Amino acid sequence: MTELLSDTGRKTMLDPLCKAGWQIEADRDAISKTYQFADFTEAFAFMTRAALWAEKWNHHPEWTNVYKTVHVTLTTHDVGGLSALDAKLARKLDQLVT
Ligand SMILES: C[C@H](O)[C@H](O)[C@H]1CNC2=NC(N)=NC(=O)C2=N1
Repeated sequence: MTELLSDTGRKTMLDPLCKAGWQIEADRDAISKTYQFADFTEAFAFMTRAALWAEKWNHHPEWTNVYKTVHVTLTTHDVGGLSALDAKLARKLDQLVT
């Protein structure tokens, strides 16, 4: 069962992500990060790999792509805020670019 992150969960899961460049949104319970790639092909390849994980975990990013930039926002719509699934997907996205 997906649930909102507890205060402890926020500390343990979000702190490392913030150190890795994720930001906590000011106006909603969500995290976001902007990835820059060498070109459009690299950006779209990242999105393709990410999409497969999103489908596998049934947890989908809000994202935009402009040329070689991909901006990703993660939140859990079913619970109206951040859950462990967002942290899990954020870690996976970071793995995909390293
Ligand atoms: C019905 C389906 O399981 C839900 O709508 C899933 C799909 N993908 C999702 N993605 C995200 N980011 N949050 C959700 O709550 C969510 N829920």
